[in-house]
Amino acid sequence: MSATYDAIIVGAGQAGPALAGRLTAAGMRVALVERHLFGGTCVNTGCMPTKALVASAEVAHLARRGADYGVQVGGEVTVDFPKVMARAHTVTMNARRNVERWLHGMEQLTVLRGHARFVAPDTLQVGEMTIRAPRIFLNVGGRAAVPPLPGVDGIDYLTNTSILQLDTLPRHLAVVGGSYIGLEFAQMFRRFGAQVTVIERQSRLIAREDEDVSQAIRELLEAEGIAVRIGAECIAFAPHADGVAVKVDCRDGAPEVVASHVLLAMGRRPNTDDLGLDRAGVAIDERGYITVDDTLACNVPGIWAMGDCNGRGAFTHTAYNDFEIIAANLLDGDHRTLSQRVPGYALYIDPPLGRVGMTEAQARASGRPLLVSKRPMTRVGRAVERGQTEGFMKLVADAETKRVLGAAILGVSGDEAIHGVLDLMSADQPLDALRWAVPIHPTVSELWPTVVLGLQPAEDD
Ligand SMILES: Cc1cc2nc3c(=O)[nH]c(=O)nc-3n(C[C@H](O)[C@H](O)[C@H](O)COP(=O)(O)OP(=O)(O)OC[C@H]3O[C@@H](n4cnc5c(N)ncnc54)[C@H](O)[C@@H]3O)c2cc1C
Ligand SMILES: NC(=O)c1ccc[n+]([C@@H]2O[C@H](COP(=O)([O-])OP(=O)(O)OC[C@H]3O[C@@H](n4cnc5c(N)ncnc54)[C@H](O)[C@@H]3O)[C@@H](O)[C@H]2O)c1
Repeated sequence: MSATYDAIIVGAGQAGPALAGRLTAAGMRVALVERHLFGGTCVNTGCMPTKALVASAEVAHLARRGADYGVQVGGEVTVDFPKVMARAHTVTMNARRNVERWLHGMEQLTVLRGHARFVAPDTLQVGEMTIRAPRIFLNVGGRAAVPPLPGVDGIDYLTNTSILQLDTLPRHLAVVGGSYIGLEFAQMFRRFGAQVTVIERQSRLIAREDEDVSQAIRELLEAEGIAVRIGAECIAFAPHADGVAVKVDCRDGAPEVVASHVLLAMGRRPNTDDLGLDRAGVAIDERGYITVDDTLACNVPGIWAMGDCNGRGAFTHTAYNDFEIIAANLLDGDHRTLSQRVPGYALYIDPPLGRVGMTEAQARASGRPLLVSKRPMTRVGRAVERGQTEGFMKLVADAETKRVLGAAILGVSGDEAIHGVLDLMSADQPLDALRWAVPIHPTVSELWPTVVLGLQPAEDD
């Protein structure tokens, strides 16, 4: 069987469904192909279930700290792990159903279930069906990378997907990879009551951030009883009577971590290896990401790539913004580009890390004259009142242009309060605009004008 459409979208992740909505509303006949779960990673095995779990972990943590606030919680605080997991599952299921309902309600849209593979630049095979269109949009996402570490094939390991199927709390969770996925799961499982060890190959946690950020994160995780093993250059696994033995040190006889469960959180790989891209002539880079230009177009005319599969963002909001760029350019006569996007993201440990733009290290490496200001969260009234004063706020600016280059807030509500700076940078406004804003009291954002006033020329390294 074969069919021709005005456009084909592959993947119902964070960009595909929204684009289907815009294209069909513009009168196009569109086919959307999904091989697995509607909503993709974020809804099913990423942001939504993990942030629901983070919320449960925060409640457990606060309940244990109740006495600090003058609140008595009768007896020991315990966590009903199956109920915690069921709550996260419900959040996911509701969101997945909403995406499904949304798509099935779109006039002019044909939803096809199955794996899509190119057979020609304008043609895809989905099961028995051959579909053709002059415009093809790839939104195929990615999956957990499992590097061929010694012994990995001989153990039962968890990924961000399978960990969500657990029905009993691990006794001891070893988390390999100390970045977003690893740290979010590490802290929540510790708060649920598991013993947790984070094993990271690099010399510090979340090593793409500044050293002061890495250090502060390590301290707050260790303060909750999470063991951290950094510089683990010889990671290897072996089955053990108590679960899995993880070798972390190159020295023979060095102590191993013996855990009941191992979570691999060592990055992602794009779902581009089984897409038949060679049949279409679509170029990929050495890591398998689809090469796109500033408007998300591939090297083959009529094919675009959105979201995690293009390697130009690894977040839900960047995938969605890819859709917005494509829709604006194709349907609204606009000229939007990737390079207009100010990079922002958050790490959802508690308290969270909110980030925008360059790190201080990146700004220094750029060779510009810099202004830097840093204030501890102990100076933020709201943090004091809420009894959560770990962390700091940091702002880095160009001394000549008086434009912000980047900012970080590791602290309570940091994921929200970073938006003042993100918006300032997106609007390309100078520091003065932040200095003279009148933020609401008592908020974390209210310290930004003080942080601006504290800017000093950066000292040499
Ligand atoms: C544990 C975890 C937590 C996260 N937390 C956050 C967070 O808090 N905030 C944030 O911004 N980001 C977070 N992310 C990242 C976020 O989930 C991704 O960036 C986002 O989901 C990417 O969306 P996407 O549309 O590119 O791809 P996906 O959501 O992965 O969607 C791709 C879809 O394509 C389908 N597909 C693939 N190949 C084919 C094919 N050949 N044929 C048909 N269908 C196909 C897949 O089944 C899938 O449904 C998290 C990720 C993980 C793993
Ligand atoms: N809050 C959020 O927005 C959020 C949350 C979770 C995931 N995500 C997305 O998911 C993506 C994947 O997250 P991630 O944490 O898996 O990947 P990552 O690429 O951010 O980090 C991987 C970590 O594993 C370590 N590592 C890699 N290979 C290793 C090896 N062989 N041995 C030991 N350590 C090794 C790296 O040094 C790094 O610290 C991120 O890019 C992020 O965009 C986002």
